[in-house]
Amino acid sequence: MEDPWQKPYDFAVSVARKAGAEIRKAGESEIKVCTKSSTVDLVTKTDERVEKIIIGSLKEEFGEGTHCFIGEESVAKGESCILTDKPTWIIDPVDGTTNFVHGFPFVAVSIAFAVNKQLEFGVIYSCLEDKMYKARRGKGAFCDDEPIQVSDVKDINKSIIISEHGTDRTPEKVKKIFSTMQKILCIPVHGLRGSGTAATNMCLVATGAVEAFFEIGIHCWDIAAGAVIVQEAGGILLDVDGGPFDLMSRRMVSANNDVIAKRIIKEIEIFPAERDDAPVQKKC
Ligand SMILES: O=P(O)(O)O[C@H]1[C@H](O)[C@@H](O)[C@H](O)[C@H](O)[C@@H]1O
Ligand SMILES: [Mg+2]
Repeated sequence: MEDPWQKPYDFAVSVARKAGAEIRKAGESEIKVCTKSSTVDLVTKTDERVEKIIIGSLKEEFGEGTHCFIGEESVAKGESCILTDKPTWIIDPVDGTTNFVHGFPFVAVSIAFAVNKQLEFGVIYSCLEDKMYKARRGKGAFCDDEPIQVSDVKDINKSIIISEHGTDRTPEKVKKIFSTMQKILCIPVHGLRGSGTAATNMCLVATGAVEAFFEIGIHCWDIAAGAVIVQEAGGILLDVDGGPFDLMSRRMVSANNDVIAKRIIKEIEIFPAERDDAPVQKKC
């Protein structure tokens, strides 16, 4: 039987590469910064332009009617963020916008594709490092066409864990984030890290450079592609309460195995984050 998703997968890789080249070029000129949900939730013209390029190319190739699109900047402008059974592209044009603005060298293009709400493939192009990560469900994970595999460490005392602070600086939330980090650091683990992009963090889990990455407050476009890549590299995804991973829940633990994941989960202080697919509240 013909493989229906090989063409979209190959196309996603080429679009991600093209998008990454645009980001690199834009980084050479002055970057004008605006803000979204908070004064530290940054967005630039490049985020918006690159998302238009990606979605425009996908629509041209696959037609507007049959495929749906969830893109970070389109959602910010009021488009729907509901995942249906239709073939759906989930896109973060610039994951690590703060890094991009500051010249911190981890910025990724993240493109995932889901059908019947199941993620079929994920492509992450870490464009400043020029590394192309990709995975298709059931077919393994790769970095620059070389197979990648999560680490086999089961001893939490020999692990490196990644997390991020996010863009919500409500003092109670920040307190919980730092309390969780303090507890994990004191297990003790070998180290705590953060690249500033969820997509790149998940690739670091997938290559075995770190054992786990967790965050509350991320969005589906930050982690959809990484979810396929981590799982295809042999890793697992869980909710921060140990339940099943839910793409729209804005919380996730990705890890090399369930021993590490469950040990981390013991220490996570959970705080609320509104779901990506929550009904939009009417503004008064
Ligand atoms: O907004 P972009 O696309 O740059 O992505 C986010 C990161 O991916 C998060 O891990 C990170 O914690 C931040 O929330 C950051 O905003
Ligand atoms: Mg992002």
